[in-house]
Amino acid sequence: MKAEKTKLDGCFIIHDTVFHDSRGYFFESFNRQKFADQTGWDVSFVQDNQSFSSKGVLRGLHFQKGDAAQAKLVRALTGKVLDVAVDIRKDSPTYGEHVAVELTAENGKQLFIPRGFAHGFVVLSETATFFYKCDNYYNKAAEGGLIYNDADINIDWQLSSDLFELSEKDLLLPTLKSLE
Ligand SMILES: Cc1cn([C@H]2C[C@H](O)[C@@H](COP(=O)(O)OP(=O)(O)O[C@H]3O[C@@H](C)C(=O)[C@@H](O)[C@H]3O)O2)c(=O)[nH]c1=O
Repeated sequence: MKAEKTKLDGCFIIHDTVFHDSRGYFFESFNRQKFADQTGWDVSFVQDNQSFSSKGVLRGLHFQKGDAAQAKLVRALTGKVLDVAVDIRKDSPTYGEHVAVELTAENGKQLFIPRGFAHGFVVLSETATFFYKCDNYYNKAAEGGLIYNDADINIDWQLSSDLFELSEKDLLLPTLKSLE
């Protein structure tokens, strides 16, 4: 694997080393030791999640508050998504900035999002299966979020907004400014 730095400290694009042969392929989708060596993060994942969505479905921007915060390692198992991580670490020089990465089954890229970030994605293909590891358990009481079209964050979701489909909960999320 190779960890590629992003402009946001601690947030990495992960490229797996894939072994192809006549049978197909093999790769390590996560190796704690190699991950720690490359990123400096010794992450102990405790929960895996999978979701399936159609084109235009936008899930986010989500985080869990306080001690319930989650680091995530995310990938698309099928289809294509635009994945977005927003730095909401108050003491960070890149507070309020985001990275957006296309994750597809073909490019195999994963995005590592440390605690202290809001996360979301939109599906750009007809359907997509999204898979991610979390280093802290789901805690409904600690759920937090930001509205996907926050003008200050200014995310280009690469899709016409009339195609977006969001949960009722996500349509009611606040702006980053209103949380300050
Ligand atoms: C996230 C989550 C949801 N659920 C339940 C609650 C609810 O009934 C149903 C759907 O939940 P949601 O609408 O919150 O699912 P979703 O909008 O897909 O939420 C996810 O979005 C992406 C962007 C993330 O980063 C994740 O951390 C998570 O917040 O699944 C769990 O049981 N465990 C979990 O870990």
